[in-house]
Amino acid sequence: MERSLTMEVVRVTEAAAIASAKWMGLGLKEEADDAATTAMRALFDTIPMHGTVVIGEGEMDEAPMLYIGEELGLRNGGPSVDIAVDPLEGTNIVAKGTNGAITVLAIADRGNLLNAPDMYMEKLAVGPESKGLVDIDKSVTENLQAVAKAKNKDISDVVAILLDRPRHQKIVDEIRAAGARIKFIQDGDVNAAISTAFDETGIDIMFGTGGAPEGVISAVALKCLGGDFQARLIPEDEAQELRCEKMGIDVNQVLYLEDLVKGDDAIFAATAVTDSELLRGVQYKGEYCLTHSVVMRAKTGTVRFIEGRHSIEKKPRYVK
Ligand SMILES: O=P(O)(O)OC[C@H]1O[C@](O)(COP(=O)(O)O)[C@@H](O)[C@@H]1O
Repeated sequence: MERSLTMEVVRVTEAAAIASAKWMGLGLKEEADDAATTAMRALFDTIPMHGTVVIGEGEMDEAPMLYIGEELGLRNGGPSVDIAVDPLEGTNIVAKGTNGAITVLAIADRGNLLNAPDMYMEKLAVGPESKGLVDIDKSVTENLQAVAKAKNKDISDVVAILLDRPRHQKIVDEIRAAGARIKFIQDGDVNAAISTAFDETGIDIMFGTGGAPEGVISAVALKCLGGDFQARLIPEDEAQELRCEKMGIDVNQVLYLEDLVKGDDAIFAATAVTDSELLRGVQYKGEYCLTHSVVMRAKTGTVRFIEGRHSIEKKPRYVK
């Protein structure tokens, strides 16, 4: 992939964030998601590449755009890439006006992203210091101890982040018994996974089960950041089990970083819609609006934080 794609794709997440932020706090999650999807699609088609959506809004018959298999980009030359999108990660967050919603995408050379089906995935994410020391097959306590040792802190200072869901009660009990701390989130486990790799967030490890598509996107980010992400698909019925089988995935198999995103050429971009530990959300300032994004590339390990100031007068059509 060409390095210029790194800067191109951040325009896509910026546009999606600007569009969906218009719906912040209005209680309308579908509308916020549609706005992000429409803007993302329009901007993708300005980029000199030939992309195919491998993780998107659903199959063609259930999603009008950014569906799996949709082709994007100018398609007149340029690299052939796999695209994973979550136009609005945290639809409820935007509807409720709370923290942690992002617009997010990942791209990689064709064939390099796991085409994860829309089912649950058990996830474990850590930053670079703990890479190689945690193991999804080990107990929660052992992983917390490993992170404490890697970061040279007491286990009582280790902060785990996880979705606030009844299905996580066993993990919660074990974290409490180990004496570590929990930061619960209502939604948005891509943002949570990334936060483990940035010291300033104060978050050390992410546990729990969330969406598999979000897991692949998180894995790209952790690969760029030198962290680790391990996972396991959790099919809920026979149809989902069959889907895993068709993909050649044994449901007991651990999916390591290299299984989720192959090779070292992958790019991740996210723009905050609402505030989070890492990025400030979109702010409308009358004549202009501000965006805050992070974009990173696995091949070089470069991580860029980008503040955008977008004129509303000279606005691209997605600001309307
Ligand atoms: O709400 P569930 O079923 O526990 O699913 C968890 C998944 O939903 C999210 O919280 C938000 O997803 P949406 O943006 O599609 O609403 C993800 O971050 C997470 O992976």
